Amino acid sequence: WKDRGAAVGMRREVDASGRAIVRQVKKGVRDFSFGRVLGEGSYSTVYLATDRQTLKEYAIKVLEKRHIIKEKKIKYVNIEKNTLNRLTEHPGIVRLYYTFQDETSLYYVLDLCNGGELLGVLKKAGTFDVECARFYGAQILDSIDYMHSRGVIHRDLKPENVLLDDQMHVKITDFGTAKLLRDPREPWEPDGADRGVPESGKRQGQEDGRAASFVGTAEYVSPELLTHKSACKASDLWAFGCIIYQLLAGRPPFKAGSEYLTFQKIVNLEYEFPPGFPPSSRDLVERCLVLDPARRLTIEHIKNHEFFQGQQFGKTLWRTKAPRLR
Ligand SMILES: NC(=O)c1nn(CC2CCNCC2)c2c1CCc1cnc(N=C3C=CCC=C3)nc1-2
Repeated sequence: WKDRGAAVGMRREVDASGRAIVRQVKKGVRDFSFGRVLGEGSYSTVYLATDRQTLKEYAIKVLEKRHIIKEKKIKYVNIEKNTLNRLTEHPGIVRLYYTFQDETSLYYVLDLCNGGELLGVLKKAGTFDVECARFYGAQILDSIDYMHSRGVIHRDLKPENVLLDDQMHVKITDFGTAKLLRDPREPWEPDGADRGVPESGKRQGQEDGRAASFVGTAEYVSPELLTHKSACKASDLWAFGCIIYQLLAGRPPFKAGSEYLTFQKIVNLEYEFPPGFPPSSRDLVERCLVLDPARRLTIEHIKNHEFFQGQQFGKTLWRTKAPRLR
C-alpha cells in the first residue's frame, strides 16, 4: 500500500551545529490532532482532524489493517484509494490530499465538509423547492459527469453520501463501492466483470454459485444491478433520478418494509408522485427511472431537460451562491 503524496510537509529544525534548517517531511499521524468522530463504517472511522502546523481542518479516514485483512477487504481499500487518486480536479468530489500509515492503520487525509450530509439538510427542510432541487441536482449531475469522464461509476449515490462544504456546495464521498472502468469511454466493463462487496454494500449470493456481486443501498439500487448483477454508468443516473424525486417529495421513490420488498418495487417500477409534484420535475424523474439502462436519459439529455432550463453547469455553477433553504 504505497503512501500517496511525496514529502508534503516542511518542518523547521536545528541541526547538530545549531543551525536552523527546513526539512521536507512526510505528514504522519503525529502531525494532526484528532477530534470528534464524523462517521463510522464496517472497517473505517472518519475523524475531524487539525493539521498542527497549518491549523487547517481535514476529515481523516482511518482503516484498521488487521480488520481489513481479516475481512478480506484489501481490494476495496485499494479501489477507494485508486478512485480518489483519479478524481483529483473537481469541486464536487471530496479531495484526497495524502495518505500515510503506521503499524496498525491506514490514513486518508480528505476534505472536511462542515455542512454535513445533504440528507440531514433535506430532513430539516422537509422538502426542497424547485430552485434548491435544481441547484443541488445540477451540482450532483456535474460531479457525476466528471466521475464518468474519468471512468468511475460510484454505484452507491444517495443523499447520505452527498456532503456539503462551508459554502453549502456539494462534495460527493465514499468511493469504497466504486467501479473503476479500464476504458473511461465505456458505459460498463465489456466483460461485465463486477464483483465485490465493499463497506456499505451487501453480499448477494448467486444461485449458480458465481461470485457475489455488489449491491448498494436498497432504496437507490438500479434494476440492472438487481436483475443482471452488474452496474453501468446509467446506474448512477437511476440513483440521480431517485435523489431528485427525494429532494422534492421528502422521501425516496422506492421504499418498503424490507429490502426484499423495496427491490420488488424497483424491478416492477412501482412508485407514485405525491400531489403537487412539479410537472417538469416529474418528467425528468420519469425519464431517469427507466428500467432499461440503455433507454434512460444520458447526462447531456438531463442537462438540456426543461427542469434545468437556464441552469449553468461547469465553473459558473460552482461559483454560484447556494440558494437559501426555505
Ligand atoms: N466514508 C467516507 O469516506 C466518509 N464518511 N464521512 C462521514 C460520513 C457520515 C455519514 N454519512 C456519510 C459521511 C466522511 C467521509 C469522507 C470525508 C468527509 C468529510 N467531511 C465529513 N463531514 C461530516 C460532517 C458532519 C456530519 C457527517 C460528516 N464527513 C466525511
